[in-house]
Amino acid sequence: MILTVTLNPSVDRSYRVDNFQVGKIFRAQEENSVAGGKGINVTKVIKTLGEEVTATGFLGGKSGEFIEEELNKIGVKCSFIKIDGETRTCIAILDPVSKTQTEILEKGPYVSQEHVEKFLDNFNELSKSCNIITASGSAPRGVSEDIYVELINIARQNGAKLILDTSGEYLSKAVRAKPFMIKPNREEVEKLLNRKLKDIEEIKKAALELKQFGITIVSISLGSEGSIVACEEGVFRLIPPQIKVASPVGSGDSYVAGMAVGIKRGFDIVDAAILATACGTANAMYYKTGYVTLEDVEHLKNNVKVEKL
Ligand SMILES: Nc1ncnc2c1ncn2[C@@H]1O[C@H](COP(=O)(O)OP(=O)(O)O)[C@@H](O)[C@H]1O
Ligand SMILES: O=P(O)(O)OC[C@H]1O[C@](O)(COP(=O)(O)O)[C@@H](O)[C@@H]1O
Repeated sequence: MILTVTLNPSVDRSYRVDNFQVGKIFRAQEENSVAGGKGINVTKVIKTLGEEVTATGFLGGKSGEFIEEELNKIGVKCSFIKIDGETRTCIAILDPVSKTQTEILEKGPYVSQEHVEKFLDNFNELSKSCNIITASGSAPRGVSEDIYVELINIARQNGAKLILDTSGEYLSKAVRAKPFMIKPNREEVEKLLNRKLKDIEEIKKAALELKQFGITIVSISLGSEGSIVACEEGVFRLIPPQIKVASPVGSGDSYVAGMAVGIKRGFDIVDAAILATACGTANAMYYKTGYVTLEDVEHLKNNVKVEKL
């Protein structure tokens, strides 16, 4: 069983607006609301790939109920801590003409200390029976920036591998706690290391530098340019096939789901990264976030290129 952690789930609302501009009024050509937040997207893709998955984190209010119903519908086991506030909504405006994506992410509700402690106890129990754990995204108000450090330590004590996909202070604190794997994107690594990464050589150096913290797999994702993966076997570049992009929102989450499933199935890291790449690319072909089809993933997998750097 794989466990996914989403501390700050969201109802992801996307609008397709051709020729979107700041400061004007537009009518959406298409709108869509799905259960989202990074870890929920990971959960949906793991389920599509055919693995059993339990989802945990915090949920509250009507949005929380909507997310739990959507996950129940697809057969995900839910083990969320119910909070008093309302789960957030995040907005993405997708403009296929200018090929831009504008996102407005709410901070999320307030979570009391009592609920944080309940969550940690529950996480401790769940991580005893789940040997692969993904933890993704920001945390809502009231949750300490050290939360992922605590989760990494609990997972390690229980013999579970934790894959972390977060940013900012959460990531900067967590890298020192030696998670099993991290998957920042290029911008997130630039912030973390406080320098620009000009080319593939500099990204490779950054991945190796992060690996030095004691992280087994460092994967830096680069959107349509693929990803750089540093692991015990060496440093690899994964290049995805070219596709017609609808929306890459949630591609990072789909990539994490592919990695979690590959590792769960005992694949070597390069094969897990090929599956991850196919999932990230498959997600970008649709407007929905955290949505892939098995047919697309199978087809794309055969067209991912791998280079040893
Ligand atoms: N336009 C695209 N074309 C092909 N593959 C893509 C595209 N965008 C993302 N991907 C795939 O998804 C992965 C994760 O996407 P990325 O945008 O880097 O993550 P994040 O959403 O975390 O910023 C990439 O490494 C790549 O394999
Ligand atoms: O938890 P955060 O960091 O605020 O991010 C939340 C947002 O990230 C997303 O998961 C998209 O993430 P990616 O495009 O990085 O995969 C949205 O679905 C969600 O609304």
